[in-house]
Amino acid sequence: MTYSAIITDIEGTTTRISFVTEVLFPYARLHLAAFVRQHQQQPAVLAELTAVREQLQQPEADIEQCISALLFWLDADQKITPLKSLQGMIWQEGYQQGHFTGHLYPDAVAQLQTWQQRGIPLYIYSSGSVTAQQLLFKYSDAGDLTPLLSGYFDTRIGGKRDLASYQAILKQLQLPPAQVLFLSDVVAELDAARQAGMATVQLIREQQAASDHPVAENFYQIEV
Ligand SMILES: CSCCC(=O)C(=O)COP(=O)(O)O
Ligand SMILES: [Mg+2]
Repeated sequence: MTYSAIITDIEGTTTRISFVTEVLFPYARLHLAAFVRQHQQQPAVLAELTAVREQLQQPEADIEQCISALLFWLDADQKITPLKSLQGMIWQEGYQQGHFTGHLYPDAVAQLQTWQQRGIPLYIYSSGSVTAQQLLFKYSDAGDLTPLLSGYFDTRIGGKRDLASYQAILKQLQLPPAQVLFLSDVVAELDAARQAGMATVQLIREQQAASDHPVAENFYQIEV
C-alpha cells in the first residue's frame, strides 16, 4: 500500500515519553508563573489568558487564578489548548538556549526521511501546540528536521480522541481517508482515526498493551 499522506503523533510515537514528562513538562512548570506574569501584556500571551478565562468560565479571573489553573492542568496532563500554547512559548527559550534538544527515535528520523524521499507528504498531529511541534523538530537531536514536514495539526482542530478531529484533518488534506496513515501509541486516538476511515498503526515503544490495530515496535516495521 502506498499512502498519499502519513500523519504521526509525537509523544510515545516519534519521541520517548520520558522526554515529554521528565524534560519538557517540568521545564514548563518551573518557568510558567514567571513567564505569564512577565509577558501578560504581550498580545500572544494575552490571547491565551483570555482563553484560560473562557475555559474557566470566569471572565474576571485575575492573573494568579489563571496561573493556578494552568499549573493544575499541567500537573494533570490535561490537553487544554491555552496551556499547550503557553508551554510552546516557554519551551522556545529552553530550546534556543540549548537547555535540551528534541528527542526523536533514530528509526523515526530515518523512516521519515525515506518516506519524504518517496514523495509522501508527512504531517504531525499532537496535543503539543504547532509551535511546540516545530520547535521539537527544528531543535532535534538530529538537527533541523522541519524540512521533512508538510504540515502540523494541534488541539485547535480538536481533541485527539475525537472522530471529528480526524474528519476535519481529512477535509483539509482533501484526500480519501484510506490513503492516509495515522501513527500513534494511544489506542483511543487510533480508534478515532480508524472511525474516520484512516489506516492506522499502533507504535509499541515501551510496555503498552497491543490492540486490534496493526502494531509496530519501531518505524522500520511500518509497511508503507
Ligand atoms: C510537541 S511536543 C510536546 C508534547 C505535548 O505537549 C503533549 O501533550 C504530548 O502530546 P502527543 O499528542 O504528542 O502525545
Ligand atoms: Mg502519543
